[in-house]
This record gives sequence, C-alpha cells and structure tokens, in this order.
Amino acid sequence: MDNLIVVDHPLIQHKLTILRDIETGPKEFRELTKEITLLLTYEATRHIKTHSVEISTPICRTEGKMIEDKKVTVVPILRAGLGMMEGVLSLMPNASVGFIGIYRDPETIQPVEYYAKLPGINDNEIFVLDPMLATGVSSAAAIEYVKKAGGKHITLMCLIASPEGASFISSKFPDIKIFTASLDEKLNDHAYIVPGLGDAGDRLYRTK
Ligand SMILES: O=P(O)(O)OC[C@H]1O[C@H](OP(=O)(O)OP(=O)(O)O)[C@H](O)[C@@H]1O
Ligand SMILES: O=c1cc[nH]c(=O)[nH]1
Ligand SMILES: [Mg+2]
Repeated sequence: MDNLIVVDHPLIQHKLTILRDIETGPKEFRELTKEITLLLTYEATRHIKTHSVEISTPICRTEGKMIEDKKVTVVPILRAGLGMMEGVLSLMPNASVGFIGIYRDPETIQPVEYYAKLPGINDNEIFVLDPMLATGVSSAAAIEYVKKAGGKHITLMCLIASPEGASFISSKFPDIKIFTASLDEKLNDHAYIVPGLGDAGDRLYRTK
C-alpha cells in the first residue's frame, strides 16, 4: 500500500502505548490524542505549499517561507475525530473546520451519517480525522462527502489503522494518502481493531 504512511517515530510509539493502556483515564487519553495528532500533522503536511515572504531580522533583510493555513480545512468525524482536531489546529490555527457526524451501526457495521457542516473548501488542503480506521466505512463515507462538496486534495489521518481498513481506503481512493501512528494486526469479530485501544469515542468522553 503505497499511500499508507505509518509514522512510527519513538515519541509517537511511546505515547500510543500509554493511549492503548486500559488504565489510562479520559484526561490523559485526550491529552495524548492531541499530542500524537500534532506529531502526525508534522508528517502529514509535508506536501503543503509554502510561499516566500520578506522579513527583517535584527541583523538584515531576508527571505523566509510560510504556509497559508487559511487554505487548510480540517474535517473531524464526530465524535472521536474531535479529539484529534486540537492537535492539528495547534499547528495551523487559521485552518477552517468542517464537521461530519457518523457512527457505525453496531449490528450492521454500516456508517450512519447524522450531521454535516463544511465550510467552503475551494482548492483547500483537507485533512479528514478519524482516530480508528477499522473497516474503513466511516472514513470512506466522510471522504465521499468531502469529495462531493468539491474537495480535491484530501489526506486521511488516524491514530490506528487495521490492515482491512487501510486496504479498503487505498483501493477505493488510490489518490488519498493515509497517515497513521500504527498499523495493527487485524479486526476482531465485532470489527474492533486488535490490539487497538477499544472504542475511541467512549474513552475520550467516558461514555462506557
Ligand atoms: O472504520 P470503521 O469500521 O468505520 O470504524 C471506525 C469508526 O468507528 C468509531 O466511531 P463510532 O461509530 O464508535 O462513533 P463515535 O466516534 O461517535 O464513538 C471511530 O470513531 C471511527 O469513526
Ligand atoms: O477498534 C475500534 C473500531 C471502531 N471504533 C473504535 O473506536 N475502535
Ligand atoms: Mg465510538
């Protein structure tokens, strides 16, 4: 899978290990989700354009490079993607944010879309956020929605991907890169990622 990038930096591995631990409570879980996402963002934004600006240092005039984060749109998939949002926004505070609400029906394992509000996305760089790429149906539904709204430059960021989810997304959207902190072993009979971290939304918001 050429379009799957596993960002297995030691700092990310360390934080992901604590995140997975069943003993880690919601406060730390939220902090780690933000921190890992921030580190993933560093890699996932390598391709974004820079432009030259002239500035004065205390010594002389010089040219520097800057990004235009006003042309970036972040799209967390509710609920659990919300936990990743601040990690991206802390590096690109002028990005616009769109929200897509999707939950996975536990019986059918099909995505149920219940909310969507996207800003104008024009030619923006779009980062879809979904912490768990399990079967991939939720991310695929969100990507389809963003594409229908005119999104062209889409990157998917997740914390943990399953082989099944990663190959589903990469065959459906060969032009989309997936950045993940880990490619896990497999899905279990309930389509949960193994070893995974359980239900990301429940752990972020203590709903179970
Ligand atoms: O790859 P998939 O098989 O689609 O599974 C992944 C999705 O499942 C979870 O959402 P969930 O349905 O638990 O909703 P929540 O975020 O509101 O908890 C998770 O946050 C992903 O969006
Ligand atoms: O392992 C999984 C699969 C789907 N959703 C989660 O939150 N975790
Ligand atoms: Mg959930």
